[in-house]
Amino acid sequence: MTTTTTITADVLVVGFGKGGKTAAHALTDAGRRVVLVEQSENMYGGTCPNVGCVPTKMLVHYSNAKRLEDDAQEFFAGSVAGVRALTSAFRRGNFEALDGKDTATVITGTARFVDPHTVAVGEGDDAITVTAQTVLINTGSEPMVPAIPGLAESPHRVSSTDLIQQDRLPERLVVIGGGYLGLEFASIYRHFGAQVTVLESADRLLGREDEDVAQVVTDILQGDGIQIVTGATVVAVRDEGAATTVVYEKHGQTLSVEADAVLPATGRRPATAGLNLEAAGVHTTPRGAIEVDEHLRTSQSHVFALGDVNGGPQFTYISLDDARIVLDQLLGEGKRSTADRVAVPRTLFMSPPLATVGLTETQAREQGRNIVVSRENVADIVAMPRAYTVEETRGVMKFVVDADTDLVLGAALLSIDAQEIVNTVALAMRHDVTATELRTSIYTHPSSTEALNEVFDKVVRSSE
Ligand SMILES: Cc1cc2nc3c(=O)[nH]c(=O)nc-3n(C[C@H](O)[C@H](O)[C@H](O)COP(=O)(O)OP(=O)(O)OC[C@H]3O[C@@H](n4cnc5c(N)ncnc54)[C@H](O)[C@@H]3O)c2cc1C
Ligand SMILES: NC(=O)c1ccc[n+]([C@@H]2O[C@H](COP(=O)([O-])OP(=O)(O)OC[C@H]3O[C@@H](n4cnc5c(N)ncnc54)[C@H](O)[C@@H]3O)[C@@H](O)[C@H]2O)c1
Repeated sequence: MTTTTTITADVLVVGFGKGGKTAAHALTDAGRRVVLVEQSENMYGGTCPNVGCVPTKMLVHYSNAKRLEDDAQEFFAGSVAGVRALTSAFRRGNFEALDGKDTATVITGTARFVDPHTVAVGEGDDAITVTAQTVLINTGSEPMVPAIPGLAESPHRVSSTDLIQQDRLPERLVVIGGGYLGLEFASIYRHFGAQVTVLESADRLLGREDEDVAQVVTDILQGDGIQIVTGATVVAVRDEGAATTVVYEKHGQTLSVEADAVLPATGRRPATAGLNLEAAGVHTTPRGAIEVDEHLRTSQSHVFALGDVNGGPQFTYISLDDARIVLDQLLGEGKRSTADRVAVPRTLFMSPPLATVGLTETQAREQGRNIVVSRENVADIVAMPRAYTVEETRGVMKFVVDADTDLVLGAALLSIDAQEIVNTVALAMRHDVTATELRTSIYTHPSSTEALNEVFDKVVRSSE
């Protein structure tokens, strides 16, 4: 006979992502009994600190520190060890901070719904069921493997998680997909010394960004020695001995590139497959995300979905903001919603990083806005000697300003420190600080923010 342990809680959180853990802490502090179920002991804290943002940005840092005289394999192995030390410390911290609370429990195992209030974790004598009044689903996303013959079964196929955890630097890396993940990995692994090829199906990189900005991105990556092939249709992956051949078509020609590792970076899908959502009565969208309203309630009003799993933008700070919305429903006034999000910035951590916010020039023109566009190459920005002091003068800054109101509509900052500057610009956009105010403000020196003192004056185009 098998026995099942049954736990009753006020709140059940499925998945240890950013939104779920933030909500779990706040709800515990508010006196709720919280149980959080995480499927892997290697994932306390979720994707970001274990296999996402944190390790990859540490690898950006390490890869940029590599000197020509360093042995590539040795340097890479040392870097991976450094990343492991940090991620295991963060993982332990995440577990202890939550499980150490009197009214919070972390259970390690895969959760599967058995009814709208209950999940089962594990099987046989180890089985546990958790029942709660309120349920938060925060299971994140998982990589998609495109249907390319030979890819799924190739031993050379790696996920981003595999790549950052293996000690050996692949000599030849082929990345399928030139989005955020693909370009970050291309840049990191190139700087570590790998030969890198990016195969992107679209006609150019970063189709969402203005063409002039995407061109500077392409020039920098190619200047670093990355082969970039756009308009490429990958048709086959063929294993041959110790390596593999990636076959693609471009302009009617069949071409190929050899690789030791192939990274599909063609997007990530919401992780719902194992949840048995039918038993919970929780609906999904045609794209497989959990359907939510602007307060992140699912088709069951006591069940919320936070983070990548609800199909919103896949960024850690969006998952965090999802927690704010859910907490406002459960503990606050219930007013906060996804509709409140204005000027949400994003950063692609190539070197230097590309940070963007708001409208591109193309989007502003499509909307018929009366705009002024200012733009300057980083190397020419006299007010920003910081670029020269850290010997990274590549890139460009571009602003789109409403000619009638002087409000900033958007920015694309491809520059050292862009991931920081963009937050100031985004805050200005949210609070109607004008371009003139940004241009004439006092900033520390030498800093990258000082670029704002100059670039707004470098008008290259206007609507008239
Ligand atoms: C390589 C990489 C780099 C990235 N870099 C950045 C970056 O620089 N900046 C940024 O903002 N974003 C970045 N992202 C995106 C960011 O990591 C995600 O948007 C974010 O982590 C999503 O968080 P989440 O709260 O949705 O869930 P996650 O953090 O993904 O957590 C979900 C958790 O649920 C668990 N789980 C899944 N199913 C079950 C189940 N059935 N039962 C129990 N547990 C389950 C998983 O094991 C996981 O721990 C990156 C992503 C990747 C892959
Ligand atoms: N710095 C960050 O914030 C960061 C870093 C990494 C990942 N992420 C998140 O992770 C998510 C996943 O990233 P991603 O780069 O995998 O997805 P993505 O959707 O950003 O990019 C996918 C790219 O692959 C291309 N593509 C699709 N199918 C293809 C095919 N068959 N052959 C060749 N190219 C193909 C697309 O045109 C696109 O350029 C993103 O949504 C992003 O938000 C964020």
